[in-house]
Amino acid sequence: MELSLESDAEALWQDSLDLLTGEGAPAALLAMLQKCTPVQLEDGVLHVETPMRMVAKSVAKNAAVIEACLEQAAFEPVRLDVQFRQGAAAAAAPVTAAATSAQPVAAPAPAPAPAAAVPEPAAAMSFSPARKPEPAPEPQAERPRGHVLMGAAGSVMTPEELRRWDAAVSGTPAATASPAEADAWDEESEAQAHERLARERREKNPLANEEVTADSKLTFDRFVMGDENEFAYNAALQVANGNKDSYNPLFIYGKSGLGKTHLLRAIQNYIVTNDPSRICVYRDASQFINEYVGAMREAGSAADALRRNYEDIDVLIIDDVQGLAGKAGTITFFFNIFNTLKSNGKQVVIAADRTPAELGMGKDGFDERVTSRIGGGFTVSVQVPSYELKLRLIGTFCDRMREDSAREHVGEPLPEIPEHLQGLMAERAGTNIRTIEGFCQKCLITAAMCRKQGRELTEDDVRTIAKESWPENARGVTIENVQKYVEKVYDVSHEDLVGPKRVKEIMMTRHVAIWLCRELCNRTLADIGKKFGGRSHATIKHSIHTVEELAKDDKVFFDQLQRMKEGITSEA
Ligand SMILES: Nc1ncnc2c1ncn2[C@@H]1O[C@H](COP(=O)(O)OP(=O)(O)OP(=O)(O)O)[C@@H](O)[C@H]1O
Repeated sequence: MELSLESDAEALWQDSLDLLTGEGAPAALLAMLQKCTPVQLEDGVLHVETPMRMVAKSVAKNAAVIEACLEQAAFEPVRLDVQFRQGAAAAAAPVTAAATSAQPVAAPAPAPAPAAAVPEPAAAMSFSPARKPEPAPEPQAERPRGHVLMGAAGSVMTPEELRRWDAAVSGTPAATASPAEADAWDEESEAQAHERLARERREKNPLANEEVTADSKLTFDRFVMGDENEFAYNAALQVANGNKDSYNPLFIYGKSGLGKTHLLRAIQNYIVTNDPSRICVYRDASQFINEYVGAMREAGSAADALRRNYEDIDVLIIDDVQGLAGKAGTITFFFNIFNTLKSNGKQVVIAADRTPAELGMGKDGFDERVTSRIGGGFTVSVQVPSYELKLRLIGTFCDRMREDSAREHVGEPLPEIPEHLQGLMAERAGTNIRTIEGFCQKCLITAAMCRKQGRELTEDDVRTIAKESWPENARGVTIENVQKYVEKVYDVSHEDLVGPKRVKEIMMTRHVAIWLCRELCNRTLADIGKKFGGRSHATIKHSIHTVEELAKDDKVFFDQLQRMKEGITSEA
């Protein structure tokens, strides 16, 4: 039989999965195989890909038993080649819109149902694909004792190796297996053993057993990307995939409502769904403070026990860390945990509304040794959305709300908002994405009410709703307002501000004026460029970037910008 097409690869893979299921393969192994995608069948080799390193390793270790089923399905020997590839789709789920879009990093496949992702421990069984053709089983005596077996040609990870591996993951000392245990191991597949060890670890740690209350809508594939948040998205996805080398700690900062919590929860949701053996804990600052204060109030060594539990997790996520300011005890508690996790190679993710350096400023500022450690990994910002990103967010939010209401059969289906009105919405919207979401909802509800009255949503309706959502923007700051203000503050003529002069001071004043226009005016970058001597979109972006980079570490400059913003809005 000549098998060479990609569809043959898919068919053969599916047949083999069916065979493995029929043979009673452990649920954990099947769950891992569901996270692989067959990509090609060529010269007797089936190539599959997975977006998860751990899955690639485990599947490769169990290749022999899978190859037995492949051979059974193909009626000829087929070798399995499994590769980790970032962004590879998982076969179990349909490829998402986000994954197929032109986004720079493919979003992970949507979460399979938790029940499938965290399989129940399979009943004790000696799994062996019975119908594997001929090759005589290895004589029992030659089989290395104590190996975890997956049928005749099983994996070669010993219980000791598994213990050491688990100890490395959990940061606890490795225990040795008793002879009785070693015999029991023979009955276990590697995947089952892995699952059991993870379960035992979770049972010991109350932090791991809390119900995950993460909002399942806060996932990577629902995150709308633009230049403003792409780096943060990519870094978060790397962390979710277990890449600790370059992203530890990961520190995400940005103003309120720009998607920091969304990314943190996406990491948590991704790990819970795709790699439940990793213990991942999310806390915002106030939860963390309450937990610490509660433990301190308890008699005995509750605080020590709490610290030990935190030190035994794999990923710690702390949101709104600026909320710890002024809480010296909690900061020390957090810092000790942070140091232990870091030195055990565990991941820490932190989000704040300011940079690590800014966390150290003011009378309640964090100690410098804390800010330098938490800012010593990968620090990335989420920026306010440009017109282009707002437009994309508005389109996505409106579509989702319409789909949700149709699915839930809430009253009449919500009407579509025409493109030109979506453009106006993006122009009028402020920069807080949380408020943009609410704005979309109000526009859709108003559109539905208009339709009941026998008319369409108008531009005036959109303007009115925008004014209610962003009263501060109702003042209507124009590019001219900003230019006049900056010219006065820096004592620069209008010709110099918008002209071609490249004197250092004038260039910096121009960068600041452009940044302020972008913050306050709700105009496209192209519009701003036009009013600054016909400068290009790229030049305007460069100015904005220059100001943001400077403001990151220079608190005086940052405050100056804030004061100018307030000055301009109060004068406009
Ligand atoms: N890029 C995005 N794509 C889709 N939804 C987004 C995006 N950014 C933010 N949101 C949505 O906007 C709302 C606010 O986002 P989020 O809570 O993550 O902001 P935040 O930066 O953590 O704000 P805060 O500092 O106030 O906690 C959420 O509903 C979130 O899902």
